[in-house]
Order: sequence, then structure tokens, then C-alpha cells
Amino acid sequence: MSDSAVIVDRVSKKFRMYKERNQSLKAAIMRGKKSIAEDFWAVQDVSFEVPRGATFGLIGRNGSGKSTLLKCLARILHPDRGSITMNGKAASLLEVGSGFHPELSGRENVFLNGSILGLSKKEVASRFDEIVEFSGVGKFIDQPVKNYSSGMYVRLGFSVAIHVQPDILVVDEVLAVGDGAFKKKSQNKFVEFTKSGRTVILVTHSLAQVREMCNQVAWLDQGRLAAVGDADEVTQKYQAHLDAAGS
Ligand SMILES: Nc1ncnc2c1ncn2[C@@H]1O[C@H](COP(=O)(O)OP(=O)(O)OP(=O)(O)O)[C@@H](O)[C@H]1O
Repeated sequence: MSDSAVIVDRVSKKFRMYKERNQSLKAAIMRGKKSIAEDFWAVQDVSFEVPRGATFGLIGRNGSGKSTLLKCLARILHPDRGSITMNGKAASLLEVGSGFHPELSGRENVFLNGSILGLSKKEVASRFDEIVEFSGVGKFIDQPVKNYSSGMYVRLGFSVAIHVQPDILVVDEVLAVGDGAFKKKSQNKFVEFTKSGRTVILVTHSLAQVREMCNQVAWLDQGRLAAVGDADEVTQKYQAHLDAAGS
């Protein structure tokens, strides 16, 4: 088996940008079916490998393509060019309570989410107490999740995803929502998770968090890979770049 959990090979992703959005109906009819659009490449020709057991961060300025690449890794988007190979079972947690059904209770959502992430009912049942305990949702577990605070939503979603024990966990800023205590608990969980040979890929805007949590980093700049490798080295380069640009 390869030592790489994930292989990103010359991945590019484009979006169609439509012009003249505010035109009149008459102008649109006159122009017929032709619409004026151009391609915008949000991710361009990016290649790297994520070693098994790494906590791998994606960094870069706003709009550099981090979320787009993360969505490709989570299979929410498909690259227009290149390929992504996942060596193992992957689970992703990209939006607050993604995959949660608002009308269902926390309990029902844990079972639903667990099964979406590939666990049997029995497997979810055996981890249920631990999932609830970690989330801190407590007695609210039988309330519809539409009544949860955003913090409760995220904590429960994160708790399900991490207890499903995927080989590769793809997360987006989830820890930004939790409070300090939950962040610490989650970081410890990540350490435990990666020690058992599992891999975490995350996006965060906090360089301090990247330094603290990640051992490998990819830096994206205008959709292209600016640097990849050891977290300290790459974050230093990125910081120097930001300082030079005066931001
Ligand atoms: N669905 C879409 N349609 C058109 N353009 C998009 C779409 N999604 C993202 N983009 C554009 O692609 C570029 C990269 O966006 P992306 O969200 O991946 O960046 P990011 O690095 O995650 O930014 P941020 O740090 O602000 O979250 C941006 O210019 C964005 O406007």
C-alpha cells in the first residue's frame, strides 16, 4: 500500500463566470440563447501528496482556491483536469452540520450521518454515547437540530465525523466555531486520530492554528501551488510573503 493517503495530481478546477448579470429581459431576449461567459480557473495544475498519518493544512489568501480544492478532495466538486486518489475511506465535514436534517433530532441525525459516512446502525449504536459525550450536546440530543446553536451543530457534526474513524478526514474551519475548550479537545482528538495512521486535511485562516496542528502544509496563491512541505518552513515562507506585501 502506498505511503500517501492522498495523491493530488495536476488538479485544475474552473468556474464559468457569466457577464452582464444585470441586463434587462429585453436585452437577454434580443441576444437569444448566447450568453457571455468566461472560464475562471480557481485551482490550476496543483499536485502534491499527503503522507499517511499527516495533519495537512491548506493555506493562502482569501480567494486563493483553498475551499475549492477542499471540495474536490471531499468529492463535492470534480476537477476539470487532473485526478485525486484517496487511499482509504474518506469522510468530510465542510459546512456547519453538513448532512444534518433540521427537523430530525440530534440522535436521529447521528444515526443518519453515521450511515451516510459508511457505518452500520449497530456500529453507530456502539459509538453513540461517546459521540454525544464528546459533542457536549447533552440532554439536547433528543431535540430537533434546528433548535441548536451553531456551536452545538458543529460540535455534533464534528463528533460524528471523527468517531466514524475514516482513514482520511477532510475538514473546513470547523474548529473556528467551537469555543476554546472544544478546540483543545478537538486538537487532542486529531493527535489521537493521526497517531493511529489516519490523515486529516484541513483549511484554516489561522496561521497559529496551522503551526500548532499541522505537520505538512500546501500554500495556494491565486489557484496555484506556491509551496508544499514541512509546516514550519511553508508557513514561514507564507508569512514572509504576507509581510513583504504589507498585509
Ligand atoms: N461556485 C463558484 N462560482 C464562481 N466562482 C467561484 C465559485 N466558488 C469559488 N469561486 C471563486 O474561486 C476563487 C477561489 O475561491 P475559494 O473559495 O476556493 O478560495 P478560498 O481560498 O477558500 O477563499 P477564502 O479564504 O476567502 O475562503 C475565488 O475567486 C472565488 O470567487
